[in-house]
This record gives sequence, C-alpha cells and structure tokens, in this order.
Amino acid sequence: MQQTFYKYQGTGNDFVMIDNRQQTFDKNNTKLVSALCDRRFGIGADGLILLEHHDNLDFKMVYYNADGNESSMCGNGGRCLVAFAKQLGVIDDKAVFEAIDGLHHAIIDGDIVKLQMVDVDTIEKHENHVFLDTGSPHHVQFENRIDVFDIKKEGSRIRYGEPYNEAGSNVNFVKKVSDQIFTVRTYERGVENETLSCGTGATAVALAMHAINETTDNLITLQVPGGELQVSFEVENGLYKNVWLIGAAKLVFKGVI
Ligand SMILES: N[C@@H](CCC[C@H](N)C(=O)O)C(=O)O
Repeated sequence: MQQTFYKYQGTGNDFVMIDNRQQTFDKNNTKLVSALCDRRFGIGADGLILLEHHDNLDFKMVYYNADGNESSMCGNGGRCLVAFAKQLGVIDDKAVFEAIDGLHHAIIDGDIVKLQMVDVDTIEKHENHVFLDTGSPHHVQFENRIDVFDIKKEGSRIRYGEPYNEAGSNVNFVKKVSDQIFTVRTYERGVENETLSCGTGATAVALAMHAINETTDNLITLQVPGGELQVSFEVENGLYKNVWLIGAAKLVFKGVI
C-alpha cells in the first residue's frame, strides 16, 4: 500500500509526518520508522510523528525518535504537528491535543506556532549541571567554547554515563549571551547526535537559567543552530507554569512511499 508523508521542520529539527487517522501505519515496526528517518537510504529526519484521531480533542500525537523507538515529548515535533493539522484542515488557528506527557494547547499564526508545554516543579541543581524534565529529560550545562565544542562526543559521553545510563537524557550545552538570550546546542537521545534544534531542550534551558538565577526574565530567546526559539513562563512557589515554546514550523515537501 502507498503511504503519503509530509516532511516538516521547526528551526531545523525535522520530522516525517503521517496522517494516521485511519490507523493504516504499522506502528510497531521500529525498522520501518528508522528506515524512513535514515538520511541516506530514507526520507531523512530526526523523528517521525503520527497524527491520530482523538475522541474528545483535536488530535493525538505519537512520536518516534529517528532510531525507530517511540519516545517522550518532542516540542518542535509538537509545533510541526500543529502546522500539519492546520494544513490537513483538522484545526483552524488553535489546537488542543494529547501527547505522551498530557494535554497541549497551541496557537498558530502564519509560520509561527506557540505550544504550551508541561508545568515543571522539579529542577535538580547540581555542581556543574542542571537536570529537569520538560516532557523529555534534559541535562543542561554551560560550555563557553560552544562554537568549537565536540557536541556529539561529549553529549554521547554524558547521555550514556552515570546517572542516565541506557535510558539516557538529552544533553544541552549553553552559553550566555545576555540576561534574555542564550545560545544552545543539543545532543538528542534517540538521534544519538546533535540536532539543529530541540524544543523541549530550549524549554529546559530557559527554565534552568531562571532557576539558577542566570536570568530574572520570563521571556527567553534561545539561539540554536537552526534558528531562534522563544520560551515564556510564569513561576509560582517554585512551580514553572504557563510555559510556552514559540517558533517557526514549516512544510518542506510532501511525497509518497
Ligand atoms: N526534538 C525534541 C526532543 C525529542 C525527544 C528526545 N529525542 C528524547 O528522546 O528525549 C524536541 O524538540 O523536544
């Protein structure tokens, strides 16, 4: 059977999108997902996302990393899925959908998609890094040589090392530009390499920088290799809430396999 797919990108974090409202996609086929995401033998992407029917909400998101395994939340993928839902006519300019970490609200205006992320109440502050879960697990640490740093080598060492081991964590390296602007490069678990952007990672960096008093702002710009993201939030008694991830999400091409 032929399968129509769409390729989307959000600040360079790219995804194969499939409309699976009719449940035609072979969801447990890890090899198929990784083959479609392969950059030489497949379409090429950091992940694959299924848009599925939901009884009460606009749609459901099912996210797979490029290695073919279903994973935790993908912020850029969620933003791209909202743009895809709009293109399919499933939504107009607002959406409420279910993902693995719960309900998400979103607003779309042209290419810009604002996605509400989960509230965060636990931010672990360690001597050299911060760890938090923004829908996906994120290790955040400063790296002033960020432009020349070997993200894949060091990211992989941290991702597979203690305390994360096989289950792993995404790893974000950060350089402060100003109180409102941070440069970020992310090693993504499940891609096992640096990606051009990571939405849950950008969110994690913004909250972490606030939690360790590197900023007092609640609208942070994150410069990532694929462009710019913004994260806004409110804090109440240590709870980060009303967290929004904001940035462009665009269709790259459509095809049939
Ligand atoms: N690209 C992502 C994060 C995707 C999930 C991650 N690879 C993991 O397994 O934790 C994003 O934009 O948030």
